[in-house]
Amino acid sequence: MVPLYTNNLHHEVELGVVIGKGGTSIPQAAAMEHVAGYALCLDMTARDIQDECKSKGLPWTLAKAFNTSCPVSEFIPKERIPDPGSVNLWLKVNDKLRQSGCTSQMIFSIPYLISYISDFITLEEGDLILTGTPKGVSAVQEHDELQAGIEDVVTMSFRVDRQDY
Ligand SMILES: O=C([O-])CC(=O)C(=O)O
Ligand SMILES: [Mg+2]
Repeated sequence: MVPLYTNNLHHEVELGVVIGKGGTSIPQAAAMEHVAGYALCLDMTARDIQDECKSKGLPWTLAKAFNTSCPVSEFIPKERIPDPGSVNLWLKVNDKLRQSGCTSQMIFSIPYLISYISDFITLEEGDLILTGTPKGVSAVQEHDELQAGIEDVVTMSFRVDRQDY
């Protein structure tokens, strides 16, 4: 759903990491023991609002945490993705490929992210960490059909609606 206050809503396809065992200050070497599985996620982002917040040094809450801002796939058990550092993600808008990338291109590894985040915020069972998006983000419009996938693992599709309340 496109919030009324944005004119530039972008898709960001991302691998989500589902935490199975909580912890604080988790060392990188133990980080994968805290993972229960994965999910395919869309970090829908109101880019115009985010840019405005960035320029004012404000938090991005309204850009990234509006109702329906984060569609999430079914839960994918850890065993189904033995190497999360090397999976291909893709996203199509109206059947046109917009994003395609491999998690090997990520700047920070999953163990690094878990360790870093848990130094500041205690992770709990069920927490979902979005790991960042590959290149190709672009704007969506009402009625667009989004289809996304993790190659050989899962696909999901959504239709973009406009907020009407
Ligand atoms: O929106 C941003 O600036 C960053 C972001 O979520 C991503 O790279 O996935
Ligand atoms: Mg993102």
